[in-house]
Amino acid sequence: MLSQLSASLSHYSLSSFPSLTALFLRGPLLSPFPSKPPPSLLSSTSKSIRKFRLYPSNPHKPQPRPSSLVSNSYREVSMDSPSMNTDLSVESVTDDLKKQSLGEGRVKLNLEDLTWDHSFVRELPGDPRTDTMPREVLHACYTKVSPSAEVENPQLVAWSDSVAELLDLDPKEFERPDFPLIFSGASPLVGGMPYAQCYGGHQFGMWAGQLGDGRAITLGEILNSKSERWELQLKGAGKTPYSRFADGLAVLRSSIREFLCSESMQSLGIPTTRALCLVMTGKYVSRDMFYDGNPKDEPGAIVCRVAQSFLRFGSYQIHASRGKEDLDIVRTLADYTIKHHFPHIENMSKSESLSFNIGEVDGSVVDLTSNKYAAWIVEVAERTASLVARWQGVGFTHGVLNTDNMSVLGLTIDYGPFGFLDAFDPSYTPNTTDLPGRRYCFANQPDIGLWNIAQFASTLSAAQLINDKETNYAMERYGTKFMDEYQAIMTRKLGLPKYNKQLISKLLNNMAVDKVDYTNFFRLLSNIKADPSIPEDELLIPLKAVLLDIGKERKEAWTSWVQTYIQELCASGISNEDRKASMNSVNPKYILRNYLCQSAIDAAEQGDFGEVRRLLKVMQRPYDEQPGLQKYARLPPAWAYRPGVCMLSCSS
Ligand SMILES: Nc1ncnc2c1ncn2[C@@H]1O[C@H](COP(=O)(O)OP(=O)(O)OP(=O)(O)O)[C@@H](O)[C@H]1O
Ligand SMILES: [Mg+2]
Repeated sequence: MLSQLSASLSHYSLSSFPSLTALFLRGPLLSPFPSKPPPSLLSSTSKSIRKFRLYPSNPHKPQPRPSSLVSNSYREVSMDSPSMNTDLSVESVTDDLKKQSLGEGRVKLNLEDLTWDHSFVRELPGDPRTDTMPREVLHACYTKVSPSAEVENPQLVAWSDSVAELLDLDPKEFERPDFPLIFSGASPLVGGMPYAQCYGGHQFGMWAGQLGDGRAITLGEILNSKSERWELQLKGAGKTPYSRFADGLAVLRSSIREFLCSESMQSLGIPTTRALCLVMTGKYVSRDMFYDGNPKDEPGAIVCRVAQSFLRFGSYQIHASRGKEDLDIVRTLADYTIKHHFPHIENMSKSESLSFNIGEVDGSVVDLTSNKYAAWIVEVAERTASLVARWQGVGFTHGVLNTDNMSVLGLTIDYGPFGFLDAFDPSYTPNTTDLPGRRYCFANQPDIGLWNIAQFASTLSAAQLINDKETNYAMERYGTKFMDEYQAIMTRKLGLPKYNKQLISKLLNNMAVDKVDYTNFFRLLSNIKADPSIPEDELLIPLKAVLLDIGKERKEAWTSWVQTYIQELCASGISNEDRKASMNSVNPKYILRNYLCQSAIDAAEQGDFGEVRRLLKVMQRPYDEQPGLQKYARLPPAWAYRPGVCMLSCSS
């Protein structure tokens, strides 16, 4: 099968994003890379086009009459219908979480007794200089630098017991008087060997050159008792050679958002970097949040992030962009990544663990067992697709999907101006910097994931690690995996026995027209009974809290949808109780709405950290009813629409 996805990539880049048009049409001219991107990535639009058309086309346009609306304004999902993946991995992730939280046989160590490893520093080329003068760092993956943020009586704002458990850290350590000093970087952590990583990236579709950890400093890797490797990183810990014109610091506002959201995502079952703790430095940092020339002093803060690795697509791109001399570094870094983070691929010939080792693209066979780099990029593509499908499922919009914010492990990374959908709006972007183009809006995330994979593939291709056929195959696997998972997620959200494109399309269209709250709608939907005898005027009662202020015509549209939905449920034969339990296990009751974050930030800025800690507890159980905490499931109040609450810039 020809790579229709790569054809579609060039198609939507031509139609959707002017900046991408430039990049693709003049690829070799604009390309940061020494060799041409693989021809497949530049292929013409003559091949059949597929695109992730999942949402109503333009809910902002004046809507036609409801009857025509349903049939006309919904764009068809034009991908082939994939086989249904009934073993939805969202469930398996939450099962894993439950097992972890039992905490059986837990090892509890002091900070001084953690087992450190420094494989990144040991195995990869480093910068001979250790000063923080802003500069191009060539032929190196990192620079050894120490945290340098100023502190004055730093305070522990919040912490995560479950991350401590990952590290085998005794939670009593959070109570140590010197804990805030250590995790603000003011006192060294025994065993650490700090460094900042060099990476580059495409920002808003254009190659931005060297970026790197401008304010994040890795302390090293901890090996836990299960032989897992966890990297610890302080974000906001001071300047590095990658800080460019900025201060290397982070403010309390953005740090609370990052801390709470990473832990919320984990509890939602979505792969993410984690957060061990959040410390307020006691110093102020100046930020011009609205770029209006009125900078404000905000409390400084540092989050200790934890992930198996913080490698990004841009970590490889930067070396490919520097020409022949550094192409070897792409290979060395890829070898390092596969060895430590994809060991099943390293041992591929010996194991049966790859389920996708033989594939077909453009009518010819791709054998992934013969090239570990091809097997690797296919897995990265699939992990990314699965990640984006899960974002779409809970209404998460990342906000800045540049290639420097794409984790090679398929984790959500960099919680900047993110936002969860309140009212359903496919064109929602939480990022003021992304207006009016809305490149990174909710509906574009699946396409952007593919675009980013194409850039990553282009890097591996430039280093001659993969060929065109393997590139095409990786991109095709992205598409198939995304659609498989997205369809499975939506099917579970509606409690259906199998995917029903028309029913889901009509629902999303109705939700966009009436600006229905995405989270609360799906939670309430599980109260609908599979009973065809319910009188027509009672059908919408379970949904009345989310179908606000809708007129007679819209009521009719919704009634008609609910009738069809009930017919589907009746045919499924699943009991109402079982369906409700299953739906509630994938439709969260509690999500980290921007206004909830803002309330916690406002209190914390006044010195009260209680709300941050309460919010963390609520968001750690998003699928549970949590009686007495209903207020955290409320729709946003009017004040939530003021600038800076639901719309944020990258400035943090
Ligand atoms: N205050 C700052 N000081 C120095 N560098 C910064 C600062 N804010 C952002 N940067 C750098 O600008 C680039 C893009 O920033 P972006 O907002 O994506 O990242 P970030 O939020 O700082 O970090 P991460 O991606 O690690 O979560 C990165 O190289 C980042 O390190
Ligand atoms: Mg970033």
